[in-house]
Amino acid sequence: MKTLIKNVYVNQELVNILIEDGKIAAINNEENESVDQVIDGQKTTALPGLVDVHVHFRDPGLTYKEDTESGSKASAHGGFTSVCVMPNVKPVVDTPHALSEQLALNKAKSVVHAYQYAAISKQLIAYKPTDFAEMNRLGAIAFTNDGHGVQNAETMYLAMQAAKEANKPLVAHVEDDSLINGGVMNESDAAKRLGLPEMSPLSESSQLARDLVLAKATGVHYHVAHISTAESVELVRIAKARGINVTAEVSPHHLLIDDSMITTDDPMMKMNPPLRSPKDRKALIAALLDGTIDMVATDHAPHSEQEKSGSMRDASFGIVGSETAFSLMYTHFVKNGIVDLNQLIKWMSSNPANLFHLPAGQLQVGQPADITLMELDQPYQIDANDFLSKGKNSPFIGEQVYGKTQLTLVDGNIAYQDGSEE
Ligand SMILES: NC(=O)N[C@@H](CC(=O)O)C(=O)O
Ligand SMILES: [Zn+2]
Ligand SMILES: [Zn+2]
Repeated sequence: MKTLIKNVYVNQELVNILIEDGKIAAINNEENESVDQVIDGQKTTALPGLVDVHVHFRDPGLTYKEDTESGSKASAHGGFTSVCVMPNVKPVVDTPHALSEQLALNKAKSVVHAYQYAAISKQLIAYKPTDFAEMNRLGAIAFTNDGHGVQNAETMYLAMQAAKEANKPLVAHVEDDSLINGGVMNESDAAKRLGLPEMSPLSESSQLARDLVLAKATGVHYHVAHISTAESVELVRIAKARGINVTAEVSPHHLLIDDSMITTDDPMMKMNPPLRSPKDRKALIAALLDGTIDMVATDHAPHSEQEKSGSMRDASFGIVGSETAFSLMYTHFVKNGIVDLNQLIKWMSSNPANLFHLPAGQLQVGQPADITLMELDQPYQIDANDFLSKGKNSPFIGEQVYGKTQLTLVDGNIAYQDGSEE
């Protein structure tokens, strides 16, 4: 099977991309190939398929929120071709058996490459680490208890040793429960004004400090999920300078909104970690720009309409992000002139691919034809009706942005095409 994508920009040059048997066969100006399929790129920009190391597909067990098909279609709509799926489903992916089932489900239902996390401990909360060796053998991409911090130092220490042995990242949702106090918002004037229970940012940084000590001792690749505070990035900066094998991701919402923008009791502004202070947000941006933070990941966390209505007190934590991440990042960082498109591609494709050892992140001959065509010049409004995710829980609805996915190819096959949504 041969496909020719005509008329697309790669590094600001108008070219054609020839795809043969799911791989990129040529990037040049030639047209005289006898191909099975021609796609007119209409002078959009071709990017290496984006990579998201943090998504919640809710399948099995919570499919009223999302399922593998809808979640992966949402990823493809957002320009992602490879994603890493979190294990906090029902049943939790905490045994080799559950992992095998999950891998089969991903393979059968996902329209993008869906890699699978395994849990660090049973039910994401037990003390004893899971069977890292066997789950590594089966194909777990990394290990995490996302949704829960690992409360016990010994659990984390043993888990890091096991992850090091497996040569897989240990991914941490850093949150010390003893500093949460039932909070639904960051400690802030806004929370006080709204009379909502507050959680301390120290919950994140204090546990992170512990983990960095353990990461140093074990030599594991320790990856911080959804980093959110100024003190956390300072700790990562120091750890990196000392040669500790640590990486970090930040989500678009923590870069773009903060607790000073929470003016009403709005469940769409509730997520974990919570939106932090303007000072934290500035520190996250600086850390992303100086390389302390390695990548952007969405933490796509779909919930039902009912779960995201009413007061922040009772709503579920989390917002969707797959279908808005690239546009938001492109608009606020590239269109605004802070970085160039190549830097954004590093944050959203090559860095996550390289650091998680995924075969992705390069738009080059010989690589898998995981390609995203983006229309970068026409503004559009974020509209929940356009989401392919079952979750419509986004605080960015109505925002005008640039960077609309025209086409997403995974191994040369169409995973998303503008105008073809159901
Ligand atoms: N981010 C969230 O607010 N929620 C996530 C869990 C998590 O990422 O910690 C979820 O599973 O809904
Ligand atoms: Zn988390
Ligand atoms: Zn998460």
